[in-house]
Amino acid sequence: MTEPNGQQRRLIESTEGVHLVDAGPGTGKTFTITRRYANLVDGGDVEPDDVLLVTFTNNAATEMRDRIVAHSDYGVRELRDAPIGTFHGLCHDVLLEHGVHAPTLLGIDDRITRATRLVDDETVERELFREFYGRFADDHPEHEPFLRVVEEPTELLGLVNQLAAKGVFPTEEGWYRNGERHLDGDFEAFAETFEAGNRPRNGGGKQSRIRERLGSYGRGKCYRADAPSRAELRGEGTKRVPDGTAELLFEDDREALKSFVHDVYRGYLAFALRRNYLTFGFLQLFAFVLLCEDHDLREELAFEHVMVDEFQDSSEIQFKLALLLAGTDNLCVVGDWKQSIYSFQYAAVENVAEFEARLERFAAELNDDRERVGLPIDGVSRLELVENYRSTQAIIDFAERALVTPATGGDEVDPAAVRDRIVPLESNAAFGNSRIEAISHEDEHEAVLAKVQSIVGDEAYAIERDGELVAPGYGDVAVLTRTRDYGRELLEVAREYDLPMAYEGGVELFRTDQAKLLLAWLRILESDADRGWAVVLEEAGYSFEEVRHVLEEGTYPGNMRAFRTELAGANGVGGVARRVFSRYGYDGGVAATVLDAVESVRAATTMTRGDLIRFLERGVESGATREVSAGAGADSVTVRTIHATKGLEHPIVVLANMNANRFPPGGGGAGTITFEDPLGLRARRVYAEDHGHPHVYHDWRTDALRRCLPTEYDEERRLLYVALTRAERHLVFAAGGEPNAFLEELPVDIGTVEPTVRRADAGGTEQATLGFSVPTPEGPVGYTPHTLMREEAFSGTADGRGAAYGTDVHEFAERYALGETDDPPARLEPDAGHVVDLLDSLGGELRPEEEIVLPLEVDGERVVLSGLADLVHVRPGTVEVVDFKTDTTRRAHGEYRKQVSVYHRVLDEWFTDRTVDAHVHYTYDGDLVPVDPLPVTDLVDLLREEGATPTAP
Ligand SMILES: Nc1ncnc2c1ncn2[C@@H]1O[C@H](COP(=O)(O)OP(=O)(O)OP(=O)(O)O)[C@@H](O)[C@H]1O
Repeated sequence: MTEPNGQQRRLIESTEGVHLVDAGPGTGKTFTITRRYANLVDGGDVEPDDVLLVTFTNNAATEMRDRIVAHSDYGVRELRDAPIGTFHGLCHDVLLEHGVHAPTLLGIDDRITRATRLVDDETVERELFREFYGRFADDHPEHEPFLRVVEEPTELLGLVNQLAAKGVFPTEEGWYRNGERHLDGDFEAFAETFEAGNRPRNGGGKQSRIRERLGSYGRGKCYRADAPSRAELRGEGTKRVPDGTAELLFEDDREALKSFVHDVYRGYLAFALRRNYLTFGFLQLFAFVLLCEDHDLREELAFEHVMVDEFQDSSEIQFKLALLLAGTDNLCVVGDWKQSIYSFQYAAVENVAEFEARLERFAAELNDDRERVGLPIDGVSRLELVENYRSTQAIIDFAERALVTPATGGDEVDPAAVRDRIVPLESNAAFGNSRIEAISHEDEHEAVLAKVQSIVGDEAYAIERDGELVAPGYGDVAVLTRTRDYGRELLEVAREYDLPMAYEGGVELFRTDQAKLLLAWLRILESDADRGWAVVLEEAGYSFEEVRHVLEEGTYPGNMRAFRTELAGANGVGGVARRVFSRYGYDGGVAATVLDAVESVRAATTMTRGDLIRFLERGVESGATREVSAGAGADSVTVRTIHATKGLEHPIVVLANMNANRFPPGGGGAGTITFEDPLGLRARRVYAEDHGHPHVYHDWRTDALRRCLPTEYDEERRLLYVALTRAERHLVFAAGGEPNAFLEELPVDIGTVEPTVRRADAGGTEQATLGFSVPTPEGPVGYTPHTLMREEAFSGTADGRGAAYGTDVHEFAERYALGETDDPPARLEPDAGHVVDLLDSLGGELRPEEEIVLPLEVDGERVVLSGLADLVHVRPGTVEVVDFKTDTTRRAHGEYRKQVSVYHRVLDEWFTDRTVDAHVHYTYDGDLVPVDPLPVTDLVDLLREEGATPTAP
């Protein structure tokens, strides 16, 4: 059994007081904190209910629980309800148990109940926010100047979540406790940074960094009339910008902006509660307010011991929640500032890096009107863990250099200041045979794969297995990348060569073929058909010219038209998606995830099919991601993003995509309304009527202010550090034609490699395939009546009027039959007029879009034909089925006969006491043509014929 080392043991045994463990990767932080928990509860005085143990993902929480069970006297069942979990889970429990009226503490008259759902999906939340914002904009004309400058509403959702994670909430009249102070920014802190940046450089010979950066002030920008000129701002004949510039830039009247953000934030909170849902951010918000305001409850809930793992991932409000929940002097947080890479999820690296200062500040803030936090703020003990159980010393030392390496040409790092904060690690690896190499080639994907192939089986890259050095296999190699798209591309190239590789982590779901084809078919069903047909035809192998021809002529292939009709009859959008995926043979994890995304967003919001199309389009634009994991085979290379690889380890790491503008990623501008320390809330654009006409101007102050703060690449360096410290033994960097600054600066020679990938022998390795299936109900094989028809018969039958036209006529017919409309639209003439004539002439009951199901047996196999009959007309002695066709010719009548025969057959069974007739109504000329139904045996024969492929039931 693994025994703790001396330092680990100290932490395990120091059960009283405030402890901060800021320790490096692979030093056994999680190992130690779980042993500490076991030690506490096994001692006899402390019960599991007295100890709060928090981490950040459900997986991590489960793993901690398992580790504790393995090393304590408690079993799985006894720990089942113990408070071991995530901040979100904890807040959820607190609110459900005690938080019914929590919203009233912010003056919102709504309740949190068991029926309040948790919306934890980003795409769903964004859609809900859009819905809210549309209404908000209509109801708040007083905010017009801001409504006009915000181009993308969901940027405000990001802002709301960011403020919530900081503990800034709107009350009825203003902001909760001292929240407004954050919005106003911190002039002192800004002035300090400003001063530092405004010192002339080179002993006074070179202008200050700020003056230099203000050189591009105003370039390509349009400011309001009162903006100072570049020369005024920078001062002339000087090496530093004039005194007073910091105040001039910082001070601004932001009351209207704050009021806008306040109303959006508060409006959205109320909207969410009214719609009976909460987000992760709002869970924490209400739990925090509840614990701040209800002193008895706080005391009742507080724990004797609070422990937090991965503390570098905590946000400001999570730190404060931990303080509010610590009922005694015992708090233990464990983390690594160097691995803080989740600022986009509001993690605050300062929580670890400046733990003592933050503890003091937060406790003072929370205690300003009464004592809420009783922890001793001056008795923090810092513990170190320096023994690294993962990597060789060469890898550890190399990774530390990453933390002081400039990320771009102009990036400045202060190595001494950074090194001061690094606790050096000692490797306890038994073998020290590390190779650290770099390659670069224009054909980067092939180069990476060729390199991987050369590594596999090569003794020079030996790894340790069961205490011995052995040549590596594919499963020992992980390719890590900064951006997602690279991983997907690499996987595609690997497939071409049958190289065993699996991608793990989030994919840009809406940019996958599955999502694109679904979007195309939805467009075909909706009005914007051409864009849909183009994708579908292209996918089917039509050339560009052919696609253009088909679109112009409206001569869509019969099988596609038939499929379209089938989709029109599908049950909801889930039904459409299932049929589309089934048609293209998509049964993997991606299809299942698209289906799930679409269904969950439909379930949560009030969406029409048109809204859903726009939702998918926005998904394509934004590159929203979802987890889709394809289990790696027993011996395949894994590809992951750096973010997804946190906490994991691999014998050999290939860090790919080390390219300029990829790592760090280029571009990516901030939103129109931003919040950041120390500037507070700022708008980048203003709407005003200057220079004689209304216009959206750039805000000169915000532009200038942003140039005064250095661009931060610290988190990019930490990402690099996380990537490198995943490697146990060997490290290979790979770049394309233009390596990034990191690779240029790090002490490793960039070699070349022949990008020739060998085709792997397929039998040699076990590669897992995507083992998912689209859920479909069990049952017999399903067909539509269209599968009985020959496609060729349809070409040219509609005289170029297109499938969309046909659908519209059908929809009109249905609505007219239901009495939902009276007027035939002019654009559907002459067809709609003929439909009206026919329907008006019928005296009985009209049943449009009647669902028809015909079970059959074909060669012993159960088969079902199902579809929608356009119209069933029921009278006392007779029943008539009518199918509308917009064809201008009768060429396809023989084919339609097959379809209508199916309907006839079913109705004949339903209405045994009446005569059943069948007709096709050619709406173009109003011709009602009788159909002589085929016998069932003919239908069975047709099904047996070649080419009839089943559709999803
Ligand atoms: N005292 C020890 N003796 C042997 N192995 C140990 C010891 N402490 C930790 N380990 C091993 O070191 C590895 C890393 O441990 P753990 O996952 O707890 O590290 P960590 O510090 O949380 O890492 P990271 O910060 O990278 O997530 C594990 O495989 C663990 O079993």
